[in-house]
Amino acid sequence: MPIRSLSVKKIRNIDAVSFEPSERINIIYGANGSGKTTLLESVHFLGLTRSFRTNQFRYLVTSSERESLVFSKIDAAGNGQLKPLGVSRGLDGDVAIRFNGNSIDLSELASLVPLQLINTDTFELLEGSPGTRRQFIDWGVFHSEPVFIQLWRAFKRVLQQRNSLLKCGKIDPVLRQVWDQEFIQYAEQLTSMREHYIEQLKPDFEEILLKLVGDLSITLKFSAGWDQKRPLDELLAENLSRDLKQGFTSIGPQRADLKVKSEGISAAERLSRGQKKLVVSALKLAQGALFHRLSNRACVYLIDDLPSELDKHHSRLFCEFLEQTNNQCFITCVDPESLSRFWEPDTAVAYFNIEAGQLVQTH
Ligand SMILES: Nc1ncnc2c1ncn2[C@@H]1O[C@H](COP(=O)(O)OP(=O)(O)OP(=O)(O)O)[C@@H](O)[C@H]1O
Repeated sequence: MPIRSLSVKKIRNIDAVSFEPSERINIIYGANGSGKTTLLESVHFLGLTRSFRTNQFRYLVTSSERESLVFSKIDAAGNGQLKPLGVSRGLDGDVAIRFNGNSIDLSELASLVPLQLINTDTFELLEGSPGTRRQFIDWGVFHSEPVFIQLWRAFKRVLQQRNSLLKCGKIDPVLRQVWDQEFIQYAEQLTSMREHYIEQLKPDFEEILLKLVGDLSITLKFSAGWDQKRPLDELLAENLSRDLKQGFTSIGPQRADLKVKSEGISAAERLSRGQKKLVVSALKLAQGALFHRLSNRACVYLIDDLPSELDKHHSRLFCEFLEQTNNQCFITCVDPESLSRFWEPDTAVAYFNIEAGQLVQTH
């Protein structure tokens, strides 16, 4: 799904930038504070109408401006046909997403522009809360199971209803049974999709990890959010008095997790910083590889400060892997020399220097 042209207006220190990215590798380089990450944020904004650095849009829009806009031409189907896609968002809360002359909604946009972001927050996949890992799994399920989004919304509605009943401190047994039946039905469907996704992801992850790091033993284990050896209805009944006290449902898919271990120990506790970066990158790149295998479409990779935490050898392996894929990559770094010698001469690599929000293609 390459982005063939990109215009960014009023995002942080970028007032107006237009350029034609390479279909393959784009290196964005510049000094601290020049706007490299802002450019990645702009592509993220195009795919999801929001930043990956802040939840508050007012920090993303250029100070004293009222609206941000990103306009692009994308090869959505990967067949060479370019179609216009534009996303704008105002301080008044208005969001407009237009694709090929039509308004589309956010979930249509997300499936149109599949993005994989690798930045310092990606460490959260190992070090952060289970919610981060659930988001990771659900990105994959969303992009591989068309019914997932409806199912997930339906499950969330049931969970909210059940929790509001629990908060009352007393719950009618008949009413509880009705909600529990729905809860169980959605929980089992969601869980089997998540399990299936992780099983499919494992071989891609192992293969990519081997290429990026070599012989590092990492295991992935999906945890459903309850003890799957026991029926969920029994466990819900058993946990009822605790749930009533707490005012929320303590077991279910809302507690799912992905345990990442090295030699049987939590990878977050055991691995070095560089090893962690390679493991979380392998997870993200495996999602991209699996997405391609299942849909025959390629993700756009946004990789902020690729060389940070990595020695030359591992930076090279990372670049060699990216080169072998068919993904469009936007990679930032401070010094372009740190990545310039890693590419084969026939790879389409474009270099862009950014200075105070102004972008110039250098080679
Ligand atoms: N809302 C805003 N309006 C205008 N400028 C902003 C806004 N938010 C941030 N900035 C400025 O935009 C610039 C770009 O920051 P960005 O994080 O993109 O830099 P960077 O090139 O990635 O830097 P680094 O190498 O330090 O990570 C910074 O100078 C920042 O102060």
